[in-house]
Amino acid sequence: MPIAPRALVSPPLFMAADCRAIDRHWAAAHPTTSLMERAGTATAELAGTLASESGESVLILAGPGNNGGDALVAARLLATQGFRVVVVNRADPAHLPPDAARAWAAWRESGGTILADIPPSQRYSLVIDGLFGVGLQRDIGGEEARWIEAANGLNCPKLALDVPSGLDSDNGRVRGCALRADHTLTFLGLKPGLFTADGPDYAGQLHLDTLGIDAAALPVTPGIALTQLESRHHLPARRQNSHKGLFGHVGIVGGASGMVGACLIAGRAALQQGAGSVTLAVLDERVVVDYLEPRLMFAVPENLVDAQPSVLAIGPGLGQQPRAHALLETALAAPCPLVLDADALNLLAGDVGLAKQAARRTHPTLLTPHPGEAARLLGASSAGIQANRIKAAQRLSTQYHAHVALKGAGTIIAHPDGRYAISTSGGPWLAQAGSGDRLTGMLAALLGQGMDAGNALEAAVWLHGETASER
Ligand SMILES: NC(=O)C1=CN([C@@H]2O[C@H](COP(=O)(O)OP(=O)(O)OC[C@H]3O[C@@H](n4cnc5c(N)ncnc54)[C@H](OP(=O)(O)O)[C@@H]3O)[C@@H](O)[C@H]2O)[C@@H](O)CC1
Ligand SMILES: Nc1ncnc2c1ncn2[C@@H]1O[C@H](COP(=O)(O)OP(=O)(O)O)[C@@H](O)[C@H]1O
Ligand SMILES: [K+]
Repeated sequence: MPIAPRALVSPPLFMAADCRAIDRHWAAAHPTTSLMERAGTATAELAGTLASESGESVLILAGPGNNGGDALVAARLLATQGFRVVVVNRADPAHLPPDAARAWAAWRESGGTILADIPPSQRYSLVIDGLFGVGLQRDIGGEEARWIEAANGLNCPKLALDVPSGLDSDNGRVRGCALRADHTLTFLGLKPGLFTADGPDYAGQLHLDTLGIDAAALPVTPGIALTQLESRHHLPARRQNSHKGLFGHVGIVGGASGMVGACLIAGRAALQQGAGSVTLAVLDERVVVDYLEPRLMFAVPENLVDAQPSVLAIGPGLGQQPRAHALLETALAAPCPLVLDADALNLLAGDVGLAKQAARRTHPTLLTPHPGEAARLLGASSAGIQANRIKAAQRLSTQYHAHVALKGAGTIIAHPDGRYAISTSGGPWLAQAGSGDRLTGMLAALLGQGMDAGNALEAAVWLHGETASER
């Protein structure tokens, strides 16, 4: 029975290599039970609820591997239930993997036919995409690309099996072209590529079918989908007998001339998130009060570290002038959790000495780059970062011994111990100048209130997305 992934708490994520290992172990331990039969059964069940009631055929696109095998099992079962199905597959049956070959034979034995191309100008009640799953190896071209484009142009619901064909299940990158699904039924466990980069745009509504395998029997993987907050992301209840000193003194450095707003946004967000007190060290010294948020305090930037904040964030609107550089150098030595954002990251990218100093810190360091900043830090292009967001976040985390949030669609949170999370909250309405500054303030507030650095970064990213209103 399919499960809606959002109902699950922090479900694990499986890379293609994990899926292959699971498949091998299963086949060795259960030589007579086919997971493909289960996947096809789950597909037919969901397809029956999605097909429009027009009575038109279900178009099934099947590929040369086991994804195609799942589709062929579904074809057989749907036909048995009375659906008219059109199966398109141009694989050579002699070269199918064993389970898919059995599914092919069973479909043919049941009287099913297989077409080598999509029949022209026909209408369908549903498209089932079983071209490529986790075995996608390269960019799609040729006939399959043409079929995908044709399917994308059809005016009926589209159900992708395991992952939309053309979407790299490990990283959410479109390889050549990809099927734009309305629904994706993914098997065994969730795949990271469904949640980041182009994944959410192509996958549509996600359904998970575990194929009857107990979660405890699956390997432990380092990744999770952050679908809601867990208990570790919550601060303890405040005692009645408490005072502001217990909830952190947040210091925020930034706000050079013309960019003061960034610092104000971060400061206001920190107060909203419950920081005990917030001091802004604004480089533009003409600004000494925020009349809309008069709880904010202002300090001369060079004096802020001496005031011993319990957490420091540096970067929003900081600029990259020599004074900003010097302030960053001082901040890196601060004996407290340190959030590095925006221009602080750009300064690090341009100075090997500073980068080394950041990597040597003994107190927690947290980096919140967007893909452009990550690209500068890693000496890559933004496109290169976006092509494998998880790997990029993990490289930064390793390099800086830091907790890293690589922002953007499906923010990746990577931890120095190798774990990572992909946040499912938020959306494109967050894509606006100042949005990242708010995240920095929220994060600093959670750190100031004593939350562990890794948990605070996950919680801040999730809350940032969840509490921003959709326009
Ligand atoms: N436990 C499990 O894991 C379970 C897995 N199950 C299902 O199996 C799926 C994985 O099956 P899979 O490994 O056979 O890979 P699949 O996605 O069918 O593609 C491989 C084929 O495509 C080809 N090919 C690749 N890229 C190409 C391109 N760009 N353009 C053209 N061809 C390309 C590649 O050819 P090759 O690279 O070898 O030349 C090969 O022939 C998985 O997603 C799920 O649906 C379920 O049955 C339940 C249990
Ligand atoms: N398409 C998107 N989907 C989800 N979140 C997004 C998207 N685009 C941007 N965001 C979020 O908006 C924020 C933008 O931050 P950033 O790029 O640093 O902006 P700024 O520095 O101007 O405040 C980040 O938290 C990012 O994850
Ligand atoms: K597919």
